[in-house]
Amino acid sequence: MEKDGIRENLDEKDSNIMLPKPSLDEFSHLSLDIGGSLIKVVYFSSNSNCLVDDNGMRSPEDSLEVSNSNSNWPFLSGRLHFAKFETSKINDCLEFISSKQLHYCGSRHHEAPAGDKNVIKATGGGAYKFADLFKEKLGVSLDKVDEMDCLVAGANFLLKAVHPEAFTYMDGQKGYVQIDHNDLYPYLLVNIGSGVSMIKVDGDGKFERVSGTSVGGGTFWGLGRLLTKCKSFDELLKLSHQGNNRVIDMLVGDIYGGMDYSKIGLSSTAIASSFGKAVSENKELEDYRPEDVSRSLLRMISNNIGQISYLNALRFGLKRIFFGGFFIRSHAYTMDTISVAVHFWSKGEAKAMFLRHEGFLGALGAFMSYEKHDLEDLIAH
Ligand SMILES: Nc1ncnc2c1ncn2[C@@H]1O[C@H](COP(=O)(O)OP(=O)(O)O)[C@@H](O)[C@H]1O
Ligand SMILES: CC(C)(COP(=O)(O)O)[C@@H](O)C(=O)NCCC(=O)O
Repeated sequence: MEKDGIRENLDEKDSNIMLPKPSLDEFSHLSLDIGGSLIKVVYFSSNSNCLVDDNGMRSPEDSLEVSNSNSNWPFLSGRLHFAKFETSKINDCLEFISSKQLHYCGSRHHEAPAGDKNVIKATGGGAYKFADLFKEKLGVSLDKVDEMDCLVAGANFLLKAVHPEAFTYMDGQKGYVQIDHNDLYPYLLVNIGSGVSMIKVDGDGKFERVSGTSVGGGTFWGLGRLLTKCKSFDELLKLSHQGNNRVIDMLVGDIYGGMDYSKIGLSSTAIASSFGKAVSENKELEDYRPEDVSRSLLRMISNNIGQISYLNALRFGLKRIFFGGFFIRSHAYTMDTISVAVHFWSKGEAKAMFLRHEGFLGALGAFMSYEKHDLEDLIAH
């Protein structure tokens, strides 16, 4: 669902039809991805009709049906649920888990001492940082799963099992991509979270993290918050809709008296220097509209990530680049900028693609790391 170019949160409570709350024991296998900015939660309900969020409201986009045909576990059939919380508000997440009794939805270690029986699969740095807190507040142990392993497992699962999952975005047009399972690898996975990881994926569990950059989603939100005084990420993103980056960015035409620099392939409207105009004008931050600042920042960061991604794809001869992570938020301008950067630098050779479940790759990968016997054991309970 798109609203002003921003796809609504997968966990947003926007919808309408009241359904009875499911009984708690319908839920199973909770997994977590505790990142630098956001905590992503995935859990399963065996009742595939169970489209209910924590307000008891029917929510069409916060879940995904898993059937025998698309699951890695043919005995599993039901629905995957998705939710997210700001990492700085981890107590909200703990309350959510507790209210749904999801902390009983891990694997059970029968032989373990009483306090260590419930074990939840968790990835991301927060699985280390907050392990004691989960133990203290919910009495669960976090079974730590490697973040890169999880990102790749989540991406491979979505690309193979969910259709439509991947799409291109150019000039305001979304085009869903049919994935040929026999021709999926190799590809470059670019996960834009707080920071950015670039992973060359060669198969199931076969990958190498080939690059990364610290200029990522945390940079956009952090710098943007300081420069615009916005109170939320979505507010900052929304501001960028009304902004004009040319007010702050120095264009080729600004330097070349309105002309293209065609000899090196630069049009007069290409950005020569992000934020470059702010140097030559006798203005203070207050003299710029927050809308324009937000737009320039979003463009600078998206462009930079698109360019570094392309260079890594070129390094390894990869034609397909899939972008994930919550920085993207299915935001039109972000996707357009990344796509244009990849298209421009690769002269149309490489393709940027986006994923519908962009921010949940790691949490899905952690979910998939439950052993088959854990899942069967849970179902038996
Ligand atoms: N509600 C939100 N609050 C904070 N950041 C958000 C929000 N929605 C999207 N973002 C963006 O997503 C980024 C985090 O993406 P994510 O994939 O969850 O990474 P991480 O695992 O590092 O938390 C943030 O840095 C920010 O750019
Ligand atoms: C350290 C991280 C893997 C953590 O993941 P995140 O919480 O940002 O999703 C990521 O922030 C990252 O890859 N940063 C870039 C570091 C670098 O290559 O310079």
